[in-house]
Amino acid sequence: MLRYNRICKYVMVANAGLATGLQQEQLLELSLPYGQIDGVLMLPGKSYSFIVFKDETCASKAYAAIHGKMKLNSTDSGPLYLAFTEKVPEINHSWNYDHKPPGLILLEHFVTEEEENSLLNSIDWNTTDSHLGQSLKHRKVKHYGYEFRYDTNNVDKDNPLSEGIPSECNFLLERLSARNCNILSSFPNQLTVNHYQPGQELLIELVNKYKEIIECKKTDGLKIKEKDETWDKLRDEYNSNGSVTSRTTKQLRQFYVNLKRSAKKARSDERVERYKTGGGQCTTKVDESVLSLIEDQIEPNSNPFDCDSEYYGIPPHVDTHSAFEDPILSLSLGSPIVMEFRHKDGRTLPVLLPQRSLLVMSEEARYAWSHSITPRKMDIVPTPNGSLTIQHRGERVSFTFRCIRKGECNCIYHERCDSYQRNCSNIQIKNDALAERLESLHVHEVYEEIASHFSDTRHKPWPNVLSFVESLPLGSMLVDVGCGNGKYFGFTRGIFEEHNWQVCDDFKVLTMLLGQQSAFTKFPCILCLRDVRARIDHWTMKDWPPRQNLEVSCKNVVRQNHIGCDRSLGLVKVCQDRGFEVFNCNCLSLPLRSNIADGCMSIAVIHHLATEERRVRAVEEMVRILRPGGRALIYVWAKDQERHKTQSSYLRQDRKNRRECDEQKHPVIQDNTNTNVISKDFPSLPVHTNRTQFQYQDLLVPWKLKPEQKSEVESRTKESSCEEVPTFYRYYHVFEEGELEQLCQSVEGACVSRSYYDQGNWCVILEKQ
Ligand SMILES: O=C(O)CCC(=O)C(=O)O
Ligand SMILES: [Fe+2]
Repeated sequence: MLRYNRICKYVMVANAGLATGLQQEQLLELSLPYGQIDGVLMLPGKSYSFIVFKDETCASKAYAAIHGKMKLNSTDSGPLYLAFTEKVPEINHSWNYDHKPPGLILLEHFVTEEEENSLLNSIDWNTTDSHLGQSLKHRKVKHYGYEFRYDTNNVDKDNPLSEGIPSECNFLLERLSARNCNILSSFPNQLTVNHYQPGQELLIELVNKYKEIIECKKTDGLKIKEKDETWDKLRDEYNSNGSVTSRTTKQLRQFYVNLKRSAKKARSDERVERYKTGGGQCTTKVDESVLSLIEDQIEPNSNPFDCDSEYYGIPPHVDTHSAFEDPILSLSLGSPIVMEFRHKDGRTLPVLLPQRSLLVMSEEARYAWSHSITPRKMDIVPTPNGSLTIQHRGERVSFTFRCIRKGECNCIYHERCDSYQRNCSNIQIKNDALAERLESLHVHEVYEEIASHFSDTRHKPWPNVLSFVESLPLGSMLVDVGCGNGKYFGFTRGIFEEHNWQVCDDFKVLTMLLGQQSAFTKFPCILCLRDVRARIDHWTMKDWPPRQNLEVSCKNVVRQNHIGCDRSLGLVKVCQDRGFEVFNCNCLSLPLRSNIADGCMSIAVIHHLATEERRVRAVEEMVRILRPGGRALIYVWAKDQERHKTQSSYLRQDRKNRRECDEQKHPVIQDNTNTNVISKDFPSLPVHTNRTQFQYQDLLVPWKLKPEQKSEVESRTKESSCEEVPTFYRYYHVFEEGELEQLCQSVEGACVSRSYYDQGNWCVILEKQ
């Protein structure tokens, strides 16, 4: 980039950027006193940044005041250095408040102050909703009429709540009509009240309660002990409030120290009148309340932005189309806020929601734009004279009024319409050829790509599967269809290895003599594995003639009583390297004789088949190879990942991930806009957000490949990685309750002897008749 001594409206800050910990707000605070600015630009990983002033006069004023003189923080070693530049890379954030998404209406002064108070008082926060758990950060939520469930992103339409919408809201229709906005045909039957509370407000409230002890100047042993105990008590009270993230005493104490510093800095800044643009508040309610606690103390200034994670927000989402009608209304009470609207094409528009205003999201704004509140301490807002200023955030309460939709949505905004997506994905894979193509692209090819990483992440056998394996009588022949890396090998009870017997024509005789098997007919050589009569197409061959000649030890026999197969060559190789008897085949056509297995298992396999007909065929194949009386265990992924209020380990893993990842970058409630087009061939298949409840039955589940060879421990936590890594999409059909059982019952010659739910899976044990 060329640098000029000539004054330009673009100014580069040479020694402060994202890489040095600079925050957008700091850059604005720094430059706003010198005139209007059109934007700031901060590039990832860079230690410099840019400010775009409205004109050269503002830019030169800023240059004169800041360059070589002003420090960002008093603790910084040196001042900031600026330079004029002729242009800057494209601005990724401008505060364009002139445009709104089509269909968005903002009615300012919608309620009076008295009405605001009466609405706020109408909410009883003592009763909470059942499904919220820990998921909402710095946000308390209460539902009326119907509960909106953040795990399914939908409402339970058959179970209205006992509490209807408070009567304090009754004025709504009349008021809309008075404002010439007759947009509602009936009174909404669902209300969500969001209480956004910055963590610091709660902390200040609690410190205030224990102020006499916490701020006591005495430092004798007794006082220190009393302070420590008080902080522990305060911690318990803080953590018992449902809307904040749990903190340790140490974290809270540090948080308070930071707050004190930032409040003092705000005060000292105010004294030197750094803010000259007007419009915004310099000292927040929070700063004032902290200052009142520590009025007599002076400490050095520090970075006021280092308690970021305490800010509230709501991740980008489109309110689920199938859950609610158009429009959606949101009444803003308390602190004003900036809400961001985003279109899939990249357009982003901030909308300032003033206190007591009503936001109406209709048509395109309701269906095609996501809305969010970015977690931050302050917003950049327009002033009446057209410039920008900073506005600190305080406590905010919003009332979102919605009408529950009956039936499916039939909007024209398909990209974000769950009804449309669901409908499409059902239609699409009814055809067998397409199903084959889908499995080939989004199952077979993916497993070949991820085989080694997949294998690294599969170690621990699931206890109930293991019980099945171990329950088979001594010497039973078990076939593992879709055996992956063979994690269930080595648990069957056989005595072949011990005696170096071979499973061949003498097998039957031996086992019968030893009383290990009951009397039933098998061919002398029970398997066709690597059968010399069909070397090439052995796994497509089904009708095997009885064997005439058996070549013992000529690879037409097995030495183990547990054999497996998998569609992935990569995984077969992993098993073979471990010495397991495994071959490559498709589960729709097993290269095995009929009636040869005492046990059969298929763990997490048939949910990769794209039509019901194909899933039935896979079960039929298993039944075919089982001997009469033989049993098969089948596991598939359940659509419902929570049963009897207990989350599956798949969902629970998310909490662990969240602790490991930067929570700011990973919103804590689910983004239901995730119906992105990932597959060119299957554009309408929705993409699942890992570690969340399933919303569709047919979907693509991302697999993030581990970055270059990591240790085993690291790779097992692959989905918690925050790095950019190649992602593959596996097709799944997740099963509804009863679906697997019904499917198995439709297979002739077998009956379901047990059906159960196990850690997010539906499971069936079948017995061949
Ligand atoms: O707080 C708001 O104004 C919006 C809340 C919201 O978008 C929601 O609950 O879906
Ligand atoms: Fe919303």
